[in-house]
Amino acid sequence: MHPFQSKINQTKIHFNNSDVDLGFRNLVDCVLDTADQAFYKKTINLVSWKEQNPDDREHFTRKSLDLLQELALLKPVGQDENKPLATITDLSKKYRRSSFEIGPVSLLINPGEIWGLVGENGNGKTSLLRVIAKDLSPDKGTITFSDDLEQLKLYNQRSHLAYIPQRTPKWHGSLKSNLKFTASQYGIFGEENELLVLMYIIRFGLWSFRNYKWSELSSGYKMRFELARTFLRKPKLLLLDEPLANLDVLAQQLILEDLKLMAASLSNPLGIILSSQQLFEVEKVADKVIFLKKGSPIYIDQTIEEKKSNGVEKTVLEMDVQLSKEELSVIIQPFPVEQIQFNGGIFIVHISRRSCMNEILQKLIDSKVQITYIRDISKSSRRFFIQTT
Ligand SMILES: Nc1ncnc2c1ncn2[C@@H]1O[C@H](COP(=O)(O)OP(=O)(O)OP(=O)(O)O)[C@@H](O)[C@H]1O
Repeated sequence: MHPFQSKINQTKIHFNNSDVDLGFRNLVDCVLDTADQAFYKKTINLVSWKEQNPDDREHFTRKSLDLLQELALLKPVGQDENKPLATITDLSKKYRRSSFEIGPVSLLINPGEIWGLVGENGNGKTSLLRVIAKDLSPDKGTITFSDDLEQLKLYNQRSHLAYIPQRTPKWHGSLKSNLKFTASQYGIFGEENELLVLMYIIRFGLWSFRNYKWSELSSGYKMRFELARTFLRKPKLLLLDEPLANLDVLAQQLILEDLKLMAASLSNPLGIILSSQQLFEVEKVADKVIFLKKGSPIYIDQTIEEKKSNGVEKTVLEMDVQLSKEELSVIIQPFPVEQIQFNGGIFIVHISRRSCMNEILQKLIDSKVQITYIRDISKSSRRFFIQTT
């Protein structure tokens, strides 16, 4: 089945399972994939209708499914190419003033791929993103982009290489007028400008805020605005520095889910590297993770880790249980425990046997231990954040 067709089918499933919100976000992605202004208008009319009839979910679902039906009749859209977007080889940078050095870093970034960049404060995440964004020049190493990007002049390359820093500057005027200005800077004028801007306003959940000013938006919506502004540039490689900072857990999950969906766009598949302290959330969406320690990378490829998992000899568990260290060690004493660490209010238990989370959990339940939280971090970059004793 063509990927466009399967995306439409997937969207239908969301609507039929009453997940109207996710269904609608997928529907907007399908419409953006078509780049068809007639469909942009239909989507905008649908959202205006919803604004007038906020409680009529059933009718909204029916109208959305009708629109999907129309999309299904279009010639399938999408690119078959799956060439790497960027090849980064042995990239390194040393700050003269502080002698802090990052690298050497080597990455192969494919379209549709999300890389999580994690590490403790001051370990080089921002610096690495800035070097990849060509905001800082490297001392050694190369970054080669796919042929179509390489042929562009530096200015145009930068427009496809989008970097959203941790602190974004204040803007004046309304959210919508700023987006219209950005679109015009990239050569989109007239009716297309209005329609495309409204489509991204819809896509990033900004419809009710379209006339708001910078000072009237919360941090989460400011980030959504930055994403809408960036996506208008049709980025090939999107670099995000701590996009989840200042967001509540729900907003973090929504943004990550949106990034995952947008990365897999059929008309403009892109690569994303995002730095974050939110390991758990990032690892759920990232295909690959780079952990930076004093500027040096440790790579974690989730797919390879998955395949390798049969060979993992150790289980590392993070748990919050109502026990002292001594009590815990007595209960899990039948297992080959290597070490129990007390780390920031929770226990980290190292067991020299693989995949024994379920057995340990059962043992804790049998011993009537009150468990607040337990997680297998054997394959997570979380294990690198543990203080070594
Ligand atoms: N312009 C600069 N000149 C000299 N040293 C710098 C410069 N910018 C950053 N550094 C140093 O490089 C190191 C890495 O900083 P960087 O901001 O890249 O880390 P980070 O992992 O993004 O940190 P955080 O999570 O706190 O944002 C720090 O020790 C910092 O002091």
